[in-house]
Amino acid sequence: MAVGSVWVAARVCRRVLRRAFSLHKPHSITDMENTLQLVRNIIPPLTTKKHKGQDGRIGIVGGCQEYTGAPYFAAISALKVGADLSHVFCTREAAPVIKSYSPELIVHPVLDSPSAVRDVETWLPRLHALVVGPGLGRDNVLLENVKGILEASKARDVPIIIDADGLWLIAQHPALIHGYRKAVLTPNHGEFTRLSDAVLRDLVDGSDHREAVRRLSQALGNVTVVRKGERDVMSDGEHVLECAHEGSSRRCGGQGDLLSGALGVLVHWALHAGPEKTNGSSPLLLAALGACSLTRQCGHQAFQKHGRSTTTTDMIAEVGPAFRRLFET
Ligand SMILES: NC(=O)C1=CN([C@@H]2O[C@H](COP(=O)(O)OP(=O)(O)OC[C@H]3O[C@@H](n4cnc5c(N)ncnc54)[C@H](OP(=O)(O)O)[C@@H]3O)[C@@H](O)[C@H]2O)[C@@H](O)CC1
Ligand SMILES: Nc1ncnc2c1ncn2[C@@H]1O[C@H](COP(=O)(O)OP(=O)(O)OP(=O)(O)O)[C@@H](O)[C@H]1O
Ligand SMILES: [Mg+2]
Repeated sequence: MAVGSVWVAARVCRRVLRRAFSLHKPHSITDMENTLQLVRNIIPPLTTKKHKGQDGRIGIVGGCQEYTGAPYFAAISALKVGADLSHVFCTREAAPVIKSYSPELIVHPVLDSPSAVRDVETWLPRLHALVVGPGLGRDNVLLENVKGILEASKARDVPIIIDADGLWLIAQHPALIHGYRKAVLTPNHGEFTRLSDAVLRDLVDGSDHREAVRRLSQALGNVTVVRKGERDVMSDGEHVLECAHEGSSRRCGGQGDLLSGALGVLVHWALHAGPEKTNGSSPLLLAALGACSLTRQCGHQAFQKHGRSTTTTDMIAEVGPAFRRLFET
C-alpha cells in the first residue's frame, strides 16, 4: 500500500473508532465491523521465525475441590485461540483431575500451599497474562493466597483478567485492583450487581447498562469492565463498547470461562501489538470485543450443530473455525 493510502486508512480508522467508541450513540453494524477490523490488526502473524512461547504464555489461577472444569475450559481456550503455553495454578487435589482432562496443560498443584505466592511468583516473569478466578471457590486460605498473587502480578506489570470467584474477592477488597490499568474484570449479571453494590455509592439506573458499566469502571479507577449478558457491554470508564454478535440461546455453564481464557491471549496480543496497530484506541477494549465476539460465534456455531445439547466442550471445538471466520477471512 502506498504511504498516502496508509495515511488515509489510518484516518478513516480513527474516525470509525471515534464513532464506535462514542459514549452515547449506539453503533451500527458497519462501525462494529470496522472495530473488528482493528481486532484483526492485533493478531500476530503465523510464521516460521518464532520460538515457542512468543504468541502467549497464559496462567490461570483457579481449580479447587468443587470446580475443576472452569480452569480447564479457560486454559484450553487460551491454547485453542493461539497461545503457545497454558499454565493452571490450582489446589493439590484438583491438579491430577485437571491434568487428566488434557495433556496439553501445565498444571501446578500450589494454590493451597503455604508457599503459594512464592510458587506462582517464580512463574510470573514468564507469563504474558494471568486469568484469576475460574473455579477458584471461596475458601479463605485460597483467597488470601490470591491476594498475594495479585499484588505480585501488579508489581511485575502482568496483565490480569479477573473472573468468577476472583470477582468475589474484588468485591470484598476493591483496592486490590483499583487503578491498575492492565486489569480486565469480566462479571456476569450476578457478579456485576455484587461489584456495583460494593463500590458505587449512588444507585445507577439498572436499565442503562452502558452507563452502569462505565460508572463501575470509573469507580474502580478505570480498570476495564466487561459485563456479560444478552449484549456484552464493556468500558474503560471513558469509552463504551457493546457486542451483540449473534451467539446461542444455550446458557450452559462454562461459557464465561471460555471467554476469560480467550481474553487472556487477546489482551497479551493487543498490548504487544502497540499503538500503531490499535490506532491509539484502548488495547484492552479491543481485546475484550474480540473475546466476546469469538465466544458468541463459538456458541452460534456449536448451537447450529448440537442444538439443545450444546455444552461448552462443543463450543471449544468451534474456537478454530470461529476464529478463522471472524478474524481471518
Ligand atoms: N464446570 C465447572 O467447573 C464450572 C464452574 N464454574 C465456577 O463456579 C463458581 C461459581 O460461579 P457462578 O457463576 O456459578 O457463581 P455465582 O457468582 O454465585 O453466580 C451464581 C449466582 O448468580 C446468579 N446469576 C448468575 N448468572 C446470572 C444471570 N445471567 N442472570 C441472573 N442471575 C444470575 C444466580 O442466581 P440464581 O439463578 O441461583 O437465583 C446465582 O445466585 C466459579 O468458581 C466458577 O468459575 C462456572 O464457571 C461454571 C462451570
Ligand atoms: N442472554 C444471553 N444471550 C446471549 N449470549 C449471552 C447471554 N448471556 C450471556 N451470554 C454470552 O455467554 C458468554 C458467557 O457469559 P455468561 O453470563 O454465561 O458468563 P458466566 O455466567 O460467567 O459463565 P460461566 O458459567 O462460565 O461462569 C458471554 O460471551 C456472553 O456474551
Ligand atoms: Mg463465570
